[in-house]
Amino acid sequence: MKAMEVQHVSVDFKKEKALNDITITLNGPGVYGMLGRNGAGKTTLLSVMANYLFPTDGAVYIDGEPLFEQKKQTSQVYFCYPKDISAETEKASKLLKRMDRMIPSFDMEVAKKLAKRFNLNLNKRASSYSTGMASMFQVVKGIATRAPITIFDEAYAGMDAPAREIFYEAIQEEQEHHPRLFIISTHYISEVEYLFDHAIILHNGSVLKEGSYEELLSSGFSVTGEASQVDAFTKGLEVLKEKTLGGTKQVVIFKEDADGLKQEAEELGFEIGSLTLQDLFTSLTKEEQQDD
Ligand SMILES: Nc1ncnc2c1ncn2[C@@H]1O[C@H](COP(=O)(O)OP(=O)(O)OP(=O)(O)O)[C@@H](O)[C@H]1O
Repeated sequence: MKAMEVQHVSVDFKKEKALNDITITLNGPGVYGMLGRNGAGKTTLLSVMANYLFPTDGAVYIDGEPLFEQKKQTSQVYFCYPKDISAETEKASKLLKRMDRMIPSFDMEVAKKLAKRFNLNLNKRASSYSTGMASMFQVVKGIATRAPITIFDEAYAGMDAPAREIFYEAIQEEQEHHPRLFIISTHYISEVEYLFDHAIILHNGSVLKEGSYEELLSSGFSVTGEASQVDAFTKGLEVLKEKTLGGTKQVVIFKEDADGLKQEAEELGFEIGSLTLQDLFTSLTKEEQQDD
């Protein structure tokens, strides 16, 4: 299965450094969440990974071969992003037929079935689609290409909640029957995090944190209890977030390998809660910003 190595990738836009020495390895099959606040560098990094943008420094390799040198590698990656299709005068079905001819792994039946689930009329001109429908069309193409590495950059743009749910289900079904490497950037972390096997958190053009979903969630937990007791327990620990209501306090603690500490908190009678990726992401990126 495909492995993508991003090695020392930096991207400068004139004076601005959008990416700063990124080194990560993504192993397929699996679903990777690419997370970051606005302007963190997600689209820039995904564009480099898809060979749409040449990095200022560094390189990307697929199974050890440079992405930009090997022409055959280019077709192994499909990049799905909110594309402006307002100038497309052809019917959506015709555009899909063209993809079917050009991309060997493209599966027209999959495209038709997914379009049907979205209630997306393929006999319409693509230019007549609403914003959400245009996103559905992009998602249909991305899923149906069956490219070994499929990248969705904010694919949900404008899609309503039921449509996003259909997209998430389609990813799960594909992983079950045709597993591959999916990379998904999203701001809807809480609704999609259950799909992730791994997550990469970008911040100001650098990797702030990355790891398997379980690893990331095991790096913290929340304790709730009587405020002074919670304060005594969390003294000296890295606190991500706290909330006080009357005499009760809830504190989210960040700690690598938190199992021992969690057990201690349980023994002390605190109510324990698990960390969510959304929690971790919000707390880490908020804290970083305050430090700036
Ligand atoms: N074509 C460009 N020219 C100049 N600067 C750019 C260009 N594209 C991106 N940038 C800058 O690079 C940085 C990263 O942008 P990028 O679009 O990768 O962020 P993002 O994480 O995808 O953000 P968002 O969540 O808002 O889509 C930002 O500071 C942005 O202003």
